[in-house]
Amino acid sequence: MGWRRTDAYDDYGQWSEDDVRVRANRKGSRPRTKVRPMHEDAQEGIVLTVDRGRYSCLVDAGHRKRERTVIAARARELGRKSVVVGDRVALVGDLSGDAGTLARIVRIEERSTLLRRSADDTDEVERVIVANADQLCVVVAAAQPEPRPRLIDRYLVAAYDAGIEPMLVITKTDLEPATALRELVAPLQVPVFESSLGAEPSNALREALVDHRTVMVGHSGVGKSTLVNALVPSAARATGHVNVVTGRGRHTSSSSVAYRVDGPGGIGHGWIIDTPGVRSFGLGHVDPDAVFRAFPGIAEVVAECPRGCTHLADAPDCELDEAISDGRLDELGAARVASLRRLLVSMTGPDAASD
Ligand SMILES: Nc1nc2c(ncn2[C@@H]2O[C@H](COP(=O)(O)OP(=O)(O)OP(=O)(O)O)[C@@H](O)[C@H]2O)c(=O)[nH]1
Ligand SMILES: [Zn+2]
Repeated sequence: MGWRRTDAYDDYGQWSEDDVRVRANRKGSRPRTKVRPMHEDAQEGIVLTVDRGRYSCLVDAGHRKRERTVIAARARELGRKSVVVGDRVALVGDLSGDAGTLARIVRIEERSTLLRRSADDTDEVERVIVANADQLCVVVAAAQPEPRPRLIDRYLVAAYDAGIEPMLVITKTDLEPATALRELVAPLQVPVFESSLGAEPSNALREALVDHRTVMVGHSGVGKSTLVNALVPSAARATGHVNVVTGRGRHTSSSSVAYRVDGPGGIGHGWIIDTPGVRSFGLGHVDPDAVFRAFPGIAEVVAECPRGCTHLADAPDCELDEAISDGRLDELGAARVASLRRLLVSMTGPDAASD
């Protein structure tokens, strides 16, 4: 799994016609052959679900009365470009959203980030899973199943690599205290939230989701579906390892879905994107340098490193060691370097790709 940030993003609820037009004509380029219709009457939509060639798209997002979901198919002119959950698309055709109607997706707008997955660390072929997300929420159980620190590390590395903010939700704290997991991420200052069966999601967690597009990831059985259902009661994600037979109106367990999530007291909202498919992933494309550079204070230090420095514990003349001994990095900074080094080693370790 990996991310790429491509440019600044817009909030899902704040796209204007202007924005779409500016982006579409940004380069002023025209197809050389055959004049393609520019679809200036196209309306923007946000892809919420993808299911066997049908895309449900939110149109007039944020409009109290006009907001609706439109089912669309890809227009032939998209070629082989894949449309994924979170994509901002241009839609033409029947946009009423009435039953039985089908719109067409004629354009994919520029993406601010991309969540991709490769089969393992050496796999070059990556599949795009989610577009335009800006937070990664790692869901991990305090117990049952036992936490897998290396898997958490891998998720964090993927987030830091792309400069996307990670956060941690520790579930099942009714079974086991969250202490050990909190200690694991403390030096990195990853925001941590707790969740337990039957309890309402905390206001702090809801607050952290407001105005963000957050991808939820976690190993099977940690309680991710339970958490998504608690945050978004209408989501009705299947829980308890049920092997859901795909019925009408039901999403397969392998498709990602975006849900609007309310802020505390119903004030404000954000989006969470549940990604049941993201369980094992490769990090073949990750740049260790980018991971260190994600932290202010550490970024300045690694800039002074010899060319090609891996910044790991065995790297000769790594400036990080200098900075720890001469005090440029304080205790927290030193602990953070140790954590990042652990993360990066864990990423390339012998059973790294098997988590
Ligand atoms: N004790 C306790 N059990 C929980 C909690 N959250 C979830 N569970 C249980 O853990 C099991 C797995 O929960 P799910 O929500 O299905 O987990 P998941 O991560 O979505 O797993 P998959 O469905 O395999 O993707 C279910 O039996 C839940 O009832 C919790 O906070 N405490
Ligand atoms: Zn270095």
